[in-house]
Amino acid sequence: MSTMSPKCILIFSGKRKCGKDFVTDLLFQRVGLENCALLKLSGPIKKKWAEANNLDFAKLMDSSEYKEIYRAEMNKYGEEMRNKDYGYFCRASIEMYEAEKKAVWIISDARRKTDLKWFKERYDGIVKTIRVQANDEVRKSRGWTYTSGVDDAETECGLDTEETWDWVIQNDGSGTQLDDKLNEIIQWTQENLK
Ligand SMILES: Nc1ncnc2c1ncn2[C@@H]1O[C@H](COP(=O)(O)OP(=O)(O)OP(=O)(O)O)[C@@H](O)[C@H]1O
Repeated sequence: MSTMSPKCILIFSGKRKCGKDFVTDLLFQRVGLENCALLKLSGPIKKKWAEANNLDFAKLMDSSEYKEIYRAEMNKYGEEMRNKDYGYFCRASIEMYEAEKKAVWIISDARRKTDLKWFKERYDGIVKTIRVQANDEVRKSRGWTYTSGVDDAETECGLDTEETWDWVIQNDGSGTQLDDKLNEIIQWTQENLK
């Protein structure tokens, strides 16, 4: 398939164990794999880290405990690179996930205001931002424990003061809120694809 310009870009953010991967995986399946690329800005960070340290890349990418051992160091590397060039991982993830073959891009893990800025600057008018939230008790039940140096770092808190989310999803695992919001997002996406 040839390359194309994206028609919708959906950027997700949220704290550890709020369910970013769960929510974006659902959306990815519902929008349809043929239309959609699911990008993780952490993908190129983890790939490089796995290669340099002989680690299991797939295990760094899943929701297991494995990545927690390396999280602080990976975050440090990610922050250093972003400070030099805030678009570095945005460009690297577009390439890594071959996003230019697809019309809809879902980015599951924005962490900084500059992650949003980079996409908004380049793809004006087709970017929507979504914050996923879960209360701390629910996050704990999913395996989260507060870790100093991780939970108080820029990677976790950089978007706490962002106020202009297009959607906020409360993903506490109950009720129909998640489905309702996903349906609104899918509706916007389908309108842009026409
Ligand atoms: N609405 C939900 N219903 C059931 N299980 C959920 C829901 N949301 C998340 N989970 C589960 O909670 C766990 C953590 O979710 P997930 O990996 O998506 O979080 P995350 O925000 O991506 O975490 P991290 O920042 O650590 O990557 C997973 O096992 C996932 O399946």
